Amino acid sequence: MKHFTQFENISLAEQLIEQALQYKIDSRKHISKGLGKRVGCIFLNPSLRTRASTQIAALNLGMEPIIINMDKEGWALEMQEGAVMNKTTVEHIKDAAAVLGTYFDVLAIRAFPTLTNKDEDIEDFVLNQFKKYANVPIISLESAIRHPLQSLADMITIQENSKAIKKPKVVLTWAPHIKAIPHAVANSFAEWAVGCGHDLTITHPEGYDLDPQFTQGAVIELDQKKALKNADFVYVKNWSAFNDYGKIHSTDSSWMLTESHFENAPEAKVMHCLPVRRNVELSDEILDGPRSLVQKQAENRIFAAQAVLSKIII
Ligand SMILES: NCCC[C@H](NC(=O)CCC(=O)O)C(=O)O
Ligand SMILES: NC(=O)OP(=O)(O)O
Repeated sequence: MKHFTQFENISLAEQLIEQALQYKIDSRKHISKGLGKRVGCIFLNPSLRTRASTQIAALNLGMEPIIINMDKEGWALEMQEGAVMNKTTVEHIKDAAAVLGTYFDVLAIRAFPTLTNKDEDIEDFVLNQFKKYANVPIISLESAIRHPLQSLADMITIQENSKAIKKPKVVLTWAPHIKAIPHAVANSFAEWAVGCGHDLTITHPEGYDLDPQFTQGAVIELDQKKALKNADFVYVKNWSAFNDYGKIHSTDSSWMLTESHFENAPEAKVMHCLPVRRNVELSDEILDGPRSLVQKQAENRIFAAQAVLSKIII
């Protein structure tokens, strides 16, 4: 594995899950593995979990993490090839990426979508510019279209909480939000859940179809009540429209899960990547109740990142 930017195959996913679970038992077992290696964590957008968990993961392997909050501390980046840079942008991404590639053994990048330029977002333009010009392994810390470290942590959390269930029914449900939100978490979750062999149903209001490249192998059921029936895990996420790109078509609060939504799924556990808008996306009742796995998912972000870094620096 050179880069970690998406789901590759089930055998690699299983290896990473297994390694992460071993690190969860003994996080320092490979404390010397990364000695002398540096990972640069480049944030073009805000973060709490990804920033802290990636640093901790690197330190657990003896690596040195360096955080650069490019959006606040770096020069304004120009993304367009051939641009005449006589306005606000100061440094071209290809120069910045090449420089960072000489400073670090691994580069980890967070680059959200524009939600206005669909073509650029779909081709994961910013992440791929780093891949093209940095010439070192690249880890996605959430790109325009995927959030694979989150999904790996989610798969670990599902495995840990599946007990005797062989093929859990997993439901990805759209939830309301006040803002236009990226598709990355939902796309990646679908890609990994199907890739790992789970029985995935996706439910959302009309007009919220995700990019079909990520939903192959999933059942789409627009009736949330039907979708939730017999669910073992319910993953809650808002996303903006994909076809009518970046637009908000619904804020229907009946899509926000409360205890009454679980009439036909009494054992279901509820997941969310966080940060969550309480009582907009998900009720206090669920988040603070026994169904919630959100803190476990966040904790598993450390071991997911550690397994990935470990595999990349071998
Ligand atoms: N990294 C985890 C999620 C990041 C992003 N959330 C947000 O932008 C929340 C913004 C807000 O609630 O104002 C998303 O859902 O894709
Ligand atoms: N879930 C997640 O990626 O959280 P942050 O955006 O805080 O890193």
